Formats: sequence, C-alpha cells, structure tokens
Amino acid sequence: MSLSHKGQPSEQLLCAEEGTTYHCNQGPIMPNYKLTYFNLRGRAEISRYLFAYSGIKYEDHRLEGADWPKIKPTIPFGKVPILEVDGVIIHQSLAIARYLARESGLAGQTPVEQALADAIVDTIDDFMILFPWAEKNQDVREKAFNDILTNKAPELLKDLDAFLGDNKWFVGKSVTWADFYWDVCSTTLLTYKADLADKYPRLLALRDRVQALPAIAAWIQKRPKTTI
Ligand SMILES: N[C@@H](CCC(=O)N[C@@H](CS)C(=O)NCC(=O)O)C(=O)O
Repeated sequence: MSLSHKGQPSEQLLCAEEGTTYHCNQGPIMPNYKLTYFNLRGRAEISRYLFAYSGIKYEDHRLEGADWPKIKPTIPFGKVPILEVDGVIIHQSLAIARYLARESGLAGQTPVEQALADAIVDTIDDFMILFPWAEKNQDVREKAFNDILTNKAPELLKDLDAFLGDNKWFVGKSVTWADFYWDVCSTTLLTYKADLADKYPRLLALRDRVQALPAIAAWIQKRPKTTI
C-alpha cells in the first residue's frame, strides 16, 4: 500500500481542505525531498527504508568520495547524510529518519510508543557508534571490530531479544522505524560476523519480517550493492 501524508492511505484523502493544496485523491502535495549521502547503506539506509515503505518520492543523491573535500565545506555541520526538504537542510541521520517516520506513520502510534521506538533506535545506535568506522589502520580496525562483536554485542542482543519477547514488532502492534533500524544495522553487523545473532532466533525472525514487507523487499532487490 502506498501511504501518503502521515501514513494515511492516499485514497482516504479527499480533494479539498482549506489552506492546503491537494491533488485529487492523492493527499497534499509532497515536499521535494533530496537525500544526500555516500554510495553506502550506512547512516542513510534507515531513511531510504522509510522512503521505500511510504512510497514517498525522493532523490537518492550519492556522492563520489573524491568530490567530498570540495562538498564538505558547503554542507552545514560538514557531515552527511542530509535531507533537503523543499531546500531546507536537515542534518543528523536519526533526526532525518525520525522526521520521515512521523511523516509516514512509522514513529509509533502513541507518545509512549514513539518514545519506546526512539529508545530502541538510540540503543542500537549507541552500539553502532562504538565501531571505529573511519580507522585507516587495518590491524587496529580489525582488532576493535572483533572485540566489539565478540565481547560487547552479546549484551545488546540479549537485551533486544528480551525487549522484543514473543511480539511481532519491537513496539506496539505494527512495524515502526525501530524494526527498520534493527534490520539495517544488523545487516551490516552480520557482514562482519555471520553467526552474530544465531542464539537469538526471534531477532533473526524480526529481520525476516522486515525484509518480507513488499516495499522493503523491492528496495533491497533494487538498491545499489555496497559493502556497508
Ligand atoms: N551523528 C551523525 C554522524 C554523521 C557522520 O559522521 N557522517 C559521516 C559519514 S557516516 C561523514 O559525513 N563523514 C565525512 C566527514 O566527517 O568528513 C549522523 O548520524 O548523521
């Protein structure tokens, strides 16, 4: 199903509402979205999932590494991803994704659900930022990655598994961006340690459920193939 504004099915939005420009039966005119990042899944992939699931059109702008030194000074705060919304630049990957989750009805159904979804995302992110992603020395990098995957990951996985329990999704009765973030991040972690989550079949099954959502399955099939 293609969702329009705030996750409402587009056919439910009628032609006219005071003060808002509508396309007949298509909801409000969507802003112009441009997501800029490198040609990686990395910190932009959660937003690409949200765009894919909601069916909201956007430009998936992928920078060449060689062009980055020239582009960096032109970007507020000098980091990517950024999302341009009708020319307004939003930085920080999770601020971008949280905005898109709210726009597409995937942030959680109540304020408490939204806080819980945020908390799961932040918990996973706290773990992801332990890795020295920019380390150039291969030995140092490999040692640090192995240490984190072997010694620190089990605690995170145990806690995520306990939080999920036998529920279908991390929060509430429907999929949220927290489930997407788990899938996106664990996909990267599993490239470094394939058996990482073998002791947690419920967390692996959650990955399968996310990846089986038709719009996500289609995106995974079509996205550029990159290592991370
Ligand atoms: N907390 C920020 C981190 C942004 C960040 O460090 N981006 C990296 C790529 S993953 C970057 O722009 N690196 C290039 C640089 O710092 O020059 C976010 O989540 O967006």
